[in-house]
Amino acid sequence: MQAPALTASGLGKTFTMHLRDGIELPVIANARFSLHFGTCAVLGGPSGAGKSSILKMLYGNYGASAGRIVVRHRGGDVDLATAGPRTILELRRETIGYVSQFLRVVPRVGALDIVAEPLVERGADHAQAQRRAGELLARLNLPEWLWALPPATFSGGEQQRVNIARGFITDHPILLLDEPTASLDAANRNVVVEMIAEKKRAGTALLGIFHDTEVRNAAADVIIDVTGFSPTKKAA
Ligand SMILES: Nc1ncnc2c1ncn2[C@@H]1O[C@H](COP(=O)(O)OP(=O)(O)OP(=O)(O)O)[C@@H](O)[C@H]1O
Repeated sequence: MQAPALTASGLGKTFTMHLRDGIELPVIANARFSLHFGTCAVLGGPSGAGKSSILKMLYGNYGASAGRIVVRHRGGDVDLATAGPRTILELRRETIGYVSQFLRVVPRVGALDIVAEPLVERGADHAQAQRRAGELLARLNLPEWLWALPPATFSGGEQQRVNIARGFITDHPILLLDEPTASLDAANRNVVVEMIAEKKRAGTALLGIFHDTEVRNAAADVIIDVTGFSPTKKAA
């Protein structure tokens, strides 16, 4: 069997509240799970259970307080939990993609260029990258007259679709999805579900947070229940 794309073990997160006399807030303890190529796993559990915190640790936005996050990278294994900033940037460039909930709007840059940028940054031909960006925006039903405009004034759902197109345009072997469908209507949610299925067929390992039950059921091959990683539970 193929080695997992990512394996977390003994993973923990404790926040230190510096503005509150350094109080420690343990959120995750002894989390263990693997992500496999060609499958989509979904983080489950109630609000505040730590789903976003796990996703942010896997992208290196939050440091891990304990444990390992072993990522298949350049044919070898890299522990993201102890990796330095250069390695984390390299992992993000080549191996781990991330679709956040909100678009980071760059002033004066049009939607089409925002979507094409990750391909251009990786050396793709500009016209080809724009063509691919246009295909994705059309698929996500973003009206063509918006493509040249900076998304600052777009609606929440329009911005989210630009963000999804930007996150899906590359071929990262691992793709993390933080509620990518939260502001979308049913038709566009279905488009995203199809896009996830295509990524799976292409062999990508996906991990997502989806509050929408229909999207979750359609996308998930496995649910990782984060309540099992609560610090109040004794480690099994
Ligand atoms: N940067 C931070 N500093 C301090 N506490 C934090 C920080 N980020 C998250 N937390 C705390 O960690 C706990 C888990 O938060 P997290 O956002 O990971 O939960 P979640 O399961 O994703 O919730 P939701 O479904 O509501 O988005 C919460 O109690 C939250 O207050």
